[in-house]
Amino acid sequence: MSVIKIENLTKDYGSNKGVFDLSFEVKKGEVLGFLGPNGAGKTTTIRTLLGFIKGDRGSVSIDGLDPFKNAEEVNKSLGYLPGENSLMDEMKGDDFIKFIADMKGMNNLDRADELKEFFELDASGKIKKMSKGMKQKIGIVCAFMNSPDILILDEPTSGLDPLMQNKFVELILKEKERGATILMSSHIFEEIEKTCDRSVIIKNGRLVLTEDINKLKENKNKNFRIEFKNEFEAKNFAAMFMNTSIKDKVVKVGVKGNMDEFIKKLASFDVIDIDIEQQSLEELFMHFYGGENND
Ligand SMILES: Nc1ncnc2c1ncn2[C@@H]1O[C@H](COP(=O)(O)OP(=O)(O)OP(=O)(O)O)[C@@H](O)[C@H]1O
Repeated sequence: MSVIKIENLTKDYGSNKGVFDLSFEVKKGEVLGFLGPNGAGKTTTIRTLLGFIKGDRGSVSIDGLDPFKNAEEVNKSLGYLPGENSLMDEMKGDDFIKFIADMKGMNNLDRADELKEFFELDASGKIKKMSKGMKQKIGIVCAFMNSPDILILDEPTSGLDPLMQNKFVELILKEKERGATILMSSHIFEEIEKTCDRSVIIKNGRLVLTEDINKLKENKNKNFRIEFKNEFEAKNFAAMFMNTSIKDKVVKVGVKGNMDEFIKKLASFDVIDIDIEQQSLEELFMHFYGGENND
């Protein structure tokens, strides 16, 4: 069952900017990574989903409701973290969290306290004196504190240091276990790889690829650098595979998918040393992200 649905959405800002005929969905309990280079149309899509702007054509729905017509109702079941977190600067962090909690009709702030502790956030000071990372943490607390069924997160780890980015991954995995449905835009491939079931890539406002993360992982090349006992062994081994390069006793070979055959063949040789380098998801995605040639 799809919880978030985008069908043939077009929001045309002119000069080929915006979102064009975009369709994808997020199923119940799924974590979907929404990727694309700067200006691809991620925030535009997300703002349409929140009912902040209306598409020119097509439709979006959350739990079967049109967010533009039912903004208040949709926002109740939703946790939203905006890309540009505009908090009320003059307020203290804790007062702001309380203010949002009141708006959500919450009277128990235990989960907010847990989240503050988890992200090592002291929100007692004025927001205007806080760093970008602290403000982002406040945004995260506000989005997650009522354990919503649906979370829409626009670049959630922007401004967080690597340690906190890892904590965020932990949080998403826990929320996924809880059964939350999550749409998350990100530029951090590792974060997508660790948390998402599927990814949707857009570019210039148009869908480029929808792919299962596990399938993407299977398609990754593993590059082996193997040093053999002597040149003779190296040559014999290299002759068994495509995509090899050989220098003295060292063979470099890229292997995709099933490792079994490769390992069994290698086992009959005298191996001195072996290094394995895994192609990153980023390298895979760069093909879609990259320059004009990939259009
Ligand atoms: N209100 C607007 N009026 C005109 N053009 C706009 C408006 N909002 C966005 N755009 C343009 O539409 C395109 C898509 O913008 P959007 O913010 O959705 O991209 P994004 O994928 O979120 O990018 P980023 O990763 O940089 O945040 C951009 O070229 C942007 O300049």
